[in-house]
Amino acid sequence: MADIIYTKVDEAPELASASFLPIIRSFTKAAGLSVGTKDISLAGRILANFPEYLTDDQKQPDDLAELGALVKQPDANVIKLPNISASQPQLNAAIKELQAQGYKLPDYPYEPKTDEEKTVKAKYEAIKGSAVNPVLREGNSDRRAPKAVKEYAKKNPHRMGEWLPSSKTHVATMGEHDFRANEKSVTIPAASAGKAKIEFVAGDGSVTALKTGWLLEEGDVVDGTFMSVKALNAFLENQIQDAKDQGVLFSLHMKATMMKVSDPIIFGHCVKTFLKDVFDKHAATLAELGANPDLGIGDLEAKVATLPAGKAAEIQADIKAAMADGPAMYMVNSDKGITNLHVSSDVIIDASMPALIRAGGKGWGPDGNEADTKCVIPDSSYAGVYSAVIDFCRENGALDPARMGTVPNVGLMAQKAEEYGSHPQTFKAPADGTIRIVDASGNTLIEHGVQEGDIWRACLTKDAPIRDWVKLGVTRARLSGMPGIFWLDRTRAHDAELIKKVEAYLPEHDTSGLDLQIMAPTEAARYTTERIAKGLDTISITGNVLRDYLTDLYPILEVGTSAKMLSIVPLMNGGGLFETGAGGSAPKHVQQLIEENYLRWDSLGEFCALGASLEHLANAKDNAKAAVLAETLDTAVEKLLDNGKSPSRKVGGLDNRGSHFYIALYWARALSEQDKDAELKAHFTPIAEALATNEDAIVSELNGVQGSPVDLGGYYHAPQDKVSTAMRPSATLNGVIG
Ligand SMILES: NC(=O)C1=CN([C@@H]2O[C@H](COP(=O)(O)OP(=O)(O)OC[C@H]3O[C@@H](n4cnc5c(N)ncnc54)[C@H](OP(=O)(O)O)[C@@H]3O)[C@@H](O)[C@H]2O)C=CC1
Ligand SMILES: O=C(O)CCC(=O)C(=O)O
Ligand SMILES: [Mg+2]
Repeated sequence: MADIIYTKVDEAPELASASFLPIIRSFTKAAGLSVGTKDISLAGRILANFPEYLTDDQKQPDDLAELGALVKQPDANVIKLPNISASQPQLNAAIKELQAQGYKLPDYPYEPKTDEEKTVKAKYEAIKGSAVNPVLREGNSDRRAPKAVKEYAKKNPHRMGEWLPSSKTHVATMGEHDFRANEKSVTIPAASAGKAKIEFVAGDGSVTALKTGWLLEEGDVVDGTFMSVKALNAFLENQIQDAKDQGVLFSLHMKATMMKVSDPIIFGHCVKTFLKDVFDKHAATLAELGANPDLGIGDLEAKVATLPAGKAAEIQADIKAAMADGPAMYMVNSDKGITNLHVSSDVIIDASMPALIRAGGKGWGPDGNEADTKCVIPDSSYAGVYSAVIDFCRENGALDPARMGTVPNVGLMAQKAEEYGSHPQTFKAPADGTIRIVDASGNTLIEHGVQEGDIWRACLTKDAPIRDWVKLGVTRARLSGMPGIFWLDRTRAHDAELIKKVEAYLPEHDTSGLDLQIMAPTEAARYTTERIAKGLDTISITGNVLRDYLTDLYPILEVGTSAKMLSIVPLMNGGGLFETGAGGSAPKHVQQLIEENYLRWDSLGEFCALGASLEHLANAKDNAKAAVLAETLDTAVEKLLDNGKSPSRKVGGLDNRGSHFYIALYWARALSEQDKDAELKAHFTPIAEALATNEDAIVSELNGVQGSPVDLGGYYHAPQDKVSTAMRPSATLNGVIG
């Protein structure tokens, strides 16, 4: 096995890899280290799952399964770039592209009838949404802004929108009849351990098993809860009306990718409520078309366009009228008319809410102008965190990146902890009745009365990950000297169980002199935000959802983007998983590259992850050369930041490829200047010289291609040679690196 595994992903980070990976390979090879790759891209995962539809030379191994096994081994060292967590429309588009390339894959069967179709659907379901992270994250999460990045941001603060006391921007949440309100939680006693089941009991007493063989072990925390769709729809109706009355934009913030079962349904209710008149008036036609509101307005428009012209025009006019009649909508792309409700994966809460807060509480409206916005976050479990930060900014003005403190996160995430592992236990109630969790001995652990359509789910948080998370929290507090806050709410069912464990496990560690507190999320957000405004640092020690939210929220406010974060997953069995940044795969960056051959993706996250991976390798395998590579890369990153060689946003500047040239130059130079390893010094001295001498030529070769469109030959599965040609346009650089 290779010393380090680098992942092949999608979109912007994959384009960046085509340029950066050859540099990594060239540098590590000199130290006798090998870097392998594993394909976890959406297209790769589709191909790996359907060998029976492919010719022999089209087949590819199931790299995700291999990686999933690897992360449980002590010698795992994986650099994981962000991959697409596909929504249904993205999955469909990827299948279509692969079919057009000659892969005879089946379509996604919405209503499977035969056994074959049922198998196909089940396979595609497993590929959809956040299907990679839960498999690889066999450890908890340690995310923070590297010191050099934070210092750089303080010296070169990014632009922050102005927050005015008159801002009408606010969060709207249900607060009752939602997941937070209905939650029940138990810690599994020895007597309940074993294979549990989840059952639906109908009004007539008949019992249907929704899930069987669900293994619960002593000490695990199990929650059950549901969202009432009747209450949800009433809430959405009120909020749509209220946005109109207040004259603010209407926006909905969900995590339909990671919460791939529950959140598309909530999204669909919002689509249907917003276009209520259309769905009522054209119910029969839309049903015949197979229009599914969960797929968004984009899919609806595409389906309507297939109707005979007269009928299509009528419905299109009604959609337009319904949109005009409602409040102005928060837009994904106002030039192209893409609304918040077009595709459920376009507005993802962890990135969308911080971007809005960074912009002074403004969203983009249909007229292309910024405006105050109502942010609808139906479930109230975590909505208060955003309210607290918004209230703080309204009262105190925008935070100042030149002076603010930092908020690293220690996140409970191992073994599919909490909500993000709940998909296999999420169900739409088939009718009015009861849904219950029954333990191995037949005792009911949790039950809820539900109405048809209600969204019921159960989450599982294993004991060992909780214990490891508490330990990681203490370790980070000790190493950083910062106070640590456990964001847990004594009045919430799940959190109350977790608090018992935190209080039991903390005494296992030396916490003398540490400031560790437990606070409910809304209170913790207020406290932490007040502290950063004063330049003070605070570790957030949180569950899985808040880990996701906060590792975008604070970095986006502090350093402009979460792409610059160091994101380490110390694997529970001793290996290391090094994620890059916290943000995603930035689809709009690909658009820019295709249109004007300019990639503004910043690979700082990859640089940091590579440094951490090399450092881990140095320690785990006692490899001195890896240690030298890690130290010198660190120096190179500092230099890159100091000299302003990160990608800029627009054509004419240095882009992603240019920044890779500079990291190579500074890394080679640092290696040539160190004296710990004579071999590396000798090897890299002429390389540093060649790169320095040819700086002007290389930069002009790299920048010379900018400005005109580029054909990648595919979006989800672009041919490697085309991507490589596009991403490595400097023959001079390729010569030196090669
Ligand atoms: N760990 C993972 O595998 C993750 C995967 N995803 C997936 O990524 C996709 C897009 O998600 P989305 O929520 O839009 O989030 P993104 O982080 O992709 O996009 C939000 C914005 O963040 C900025 N950004 C992110 N990364 C970089 C970078 N390296 N360099 C420069 N700017 C960056 C860009 O802002 P600007 O244009 O203002 O510069 C970008 O438009 C989805 O498919 C999602 O599921 C998302 C999160 C994590
Ligand atoms: O797995 C995903 O879909 C997204 C993950 C994510 O946003 C995160 O971990 O920060
Ligand atoms: Mg995230």
